[in-house]
Amino acid sequence: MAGLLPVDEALARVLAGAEPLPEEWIAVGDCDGRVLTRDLVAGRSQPPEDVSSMDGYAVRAADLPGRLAVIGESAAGRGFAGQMAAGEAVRIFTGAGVPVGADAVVMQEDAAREGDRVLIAGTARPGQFIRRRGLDFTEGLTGLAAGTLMNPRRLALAAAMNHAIVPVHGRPRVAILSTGDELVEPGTVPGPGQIVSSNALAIAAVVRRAGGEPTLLGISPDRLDATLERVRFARQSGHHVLVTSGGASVGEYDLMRDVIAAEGAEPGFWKIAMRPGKPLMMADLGAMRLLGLPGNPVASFVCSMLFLRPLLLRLAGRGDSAEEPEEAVLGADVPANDLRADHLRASLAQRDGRLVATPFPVQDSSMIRVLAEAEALILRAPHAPAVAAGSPCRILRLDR
Ligand SMILES: Nc1nc2c(c(=O)[nH]1)N[C@H]1C(S)=C(S)[C@@H](COP(=O)(O)OP(=O)(O)OC[C@H]3O[C@@H](n4cnc5c(N)ncnc54)[C@H](O)[C@@H]3O)O[C@H]1N2
Ligand code: MOO
Repeated sequence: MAGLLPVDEALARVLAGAEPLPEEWIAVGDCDGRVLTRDLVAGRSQPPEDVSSMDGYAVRAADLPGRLAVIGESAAGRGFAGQMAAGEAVRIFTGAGVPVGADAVVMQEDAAREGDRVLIAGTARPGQFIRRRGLDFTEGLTGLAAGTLMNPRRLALAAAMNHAIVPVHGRPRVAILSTGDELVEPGTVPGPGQIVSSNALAIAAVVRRAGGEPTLLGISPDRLDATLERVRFARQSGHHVLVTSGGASVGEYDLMRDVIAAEGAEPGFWKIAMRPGKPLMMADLGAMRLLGLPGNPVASFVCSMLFLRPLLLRLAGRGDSAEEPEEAVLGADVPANDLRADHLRASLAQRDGRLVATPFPVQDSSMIRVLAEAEALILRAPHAPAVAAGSPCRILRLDR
């Protein structure tokens, strides 16, 4: 089996020329999972003035203990307009501006209201229960740097800094096509020999998690004209990536190489030294990158994680979140490997402070149930020798 491309080389070709997508401005509420293209600077200070952190009374610490005249009220967004003099207090609420002249806040639990007076029996430390202007952030501060991956917490900060729209890298648009006469959609009644299509839905979920936007193109029969029609639709509708599943191997009905040729392109590669996933192929159809994944469900999923996901992270501007393998120890003996880099589905456990990866006994690339149970892939290099349980190994976690 000469001519199988090493996994690293295949990944390099999949990523070649892929750059973060151009900037677009979107509503701040929609930016979870996006990557900022510019620094976000605070448009205001927070809090915008000294404010109380408690419900109670604004006082002058020097007046305490004492009985003070309550001369007004300061509520959040409706501050006290006047000035506070010696012997005076202002009723105040959490988040409200501290009146001019006050230097501390006393919690209402420590005060006894007596009509228009308040009796405070204890003392107060100057500055007590006051949040200073700009405690959280000051105007002009770079609160979020270009390149930041937004999450719900950072989204809140962007909004608080008063950004209604934010600049982010575009989202990769990914068309997904299942091919195969035998396939039917979930929820239908399969005829004799038919298979419920699951690959495309799994790929779409991988796409979303990597920051992309999937378009499900449905199922194409094993006919060149029908498949080409959908591939052309994906190109014309401006998708950055087309992922196909099935039809990648050498059988009579395996059409993907014909599709690439009919589009006037050449495969950037076909056949990788890996298991599962050997018949993976790639081609550039104009501006759209095609990844032709094998139909076997485990091969399709593993190739999505190893090739599609890094491509999408790169396009979405998340390329620096590189997914390096982790160290673990084997929970079972593993036989010598052949020329294809193996990706063994494994369960994970912590034992004696060590991460233990145990491969499932049956590794057939059709087995979706084992894939669903697996937490990681054990990475086995081509021609790796047999190793015993307890030996070190490298793993890639599957839940990302
Ligand atoms: N003579 C050879 N035969 C095969 C080779 C080879 O090198 N020489 N490679 C094998 C390997 S490795 C793989 S992987 C498969 C990949 O084949 P295809 O990409 O052509 O996939 P299909 O034949 O279309 O389907 C394979 C299998 O997967 C099921 N399938 C397909 N699509 C879906 C879907 N959307 N959801 C769920 N299941 C799906 C399909 O029903 C088949 O059972 O080729 C080997 N053969
Ligand atoms: O990719 Mo195939 O699943 O290696 O069997």
